[in-house]
Amino acid sequence: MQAPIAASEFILNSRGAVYHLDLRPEELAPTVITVGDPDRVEQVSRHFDKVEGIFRHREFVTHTGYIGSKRLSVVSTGIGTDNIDIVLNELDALANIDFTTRQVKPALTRLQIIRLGTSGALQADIPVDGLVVSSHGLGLDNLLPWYEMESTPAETALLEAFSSQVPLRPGSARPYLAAAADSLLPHFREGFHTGITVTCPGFYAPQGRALRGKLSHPALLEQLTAFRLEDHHITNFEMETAGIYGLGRVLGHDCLSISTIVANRIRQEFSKDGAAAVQKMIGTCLGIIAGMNY
Ligand SMILES: O=P(O)(O)O[C@H]1O[C@H](CO)[C@@H](O)[C@H]1O
Ligand SMILES: O=c1cc[nH]c(=O)[nH]1
Repeated sequence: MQAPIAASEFILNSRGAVYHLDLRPEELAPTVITVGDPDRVEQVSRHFDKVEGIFRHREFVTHTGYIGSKRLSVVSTGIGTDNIDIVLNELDALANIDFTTRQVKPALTRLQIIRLGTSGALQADIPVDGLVVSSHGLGLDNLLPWYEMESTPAETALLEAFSSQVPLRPGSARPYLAAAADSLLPHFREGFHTGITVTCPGFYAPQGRALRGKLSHPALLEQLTAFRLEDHHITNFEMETAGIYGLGRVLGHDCLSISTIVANRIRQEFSKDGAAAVQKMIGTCLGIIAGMNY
């Protein structure tokens, strides 16, 4: 018989809800949209036909509701893969741990987890306000080395090519890579640029931005832009995708990341109305998600 998971490891609050997200299993839908900015949650749920629950704890805001007969939750993650560690583990617990017995359920549920975020483009031909869907997340943030993650031979080949084409300063990162869910990616082709998304442990030096702090890796942007393996290239930078894809692999969920490009780092441009572009992404993607027969 499976031992219950201890109170210090699987933490429930006085409402019987999971520690950071403050959600109970019945309050989460099987299709989950993640956004970084807590204010973006309402910008998504305003498209719902019905909102049945609103939950908030720290930066984690969740709205659960329906578009037609499709039940969806939208959850804010805040910034960075340290938060993704919390959100993905707690979403998985909501789906796959029995909150009464504290045991893993015998039949596991695969969630669909779709990030709608913002990002910086690394190719001159990806315009600001354009949309990128991440074929892969390549993490420079060091979250996934703390887990056992299996890679496919194709993922290993991409990672090896990355390590030889983008030599990092020793000790700065242990890159990892995971692909998007095959079940989700094909729905987001028309109108989307597709490529590898690099997930960074910061917005400034880890994305090659120098204000006053001197960069230890000044060639980063140039090397990422030039990376090629067969028809694979790096499209963009952000701060969550690889963590979502990697933990999705570890925990058995189907994940996809979509970004509105707010900065083009090669052309040195920033969107004049990023908020409008994000609104457009939300409308487009919800239309696709609502129509997906999943
Ligand atoms: O707009 P969101 O979804 O937060 O995504 C991007 O924006 C934040 C940085 O400004 C990081 O979280 C990055 O991944
Ligand atoms: O350049 C950018 C823009 C949005 N988010 C990022 O992480 N980087």
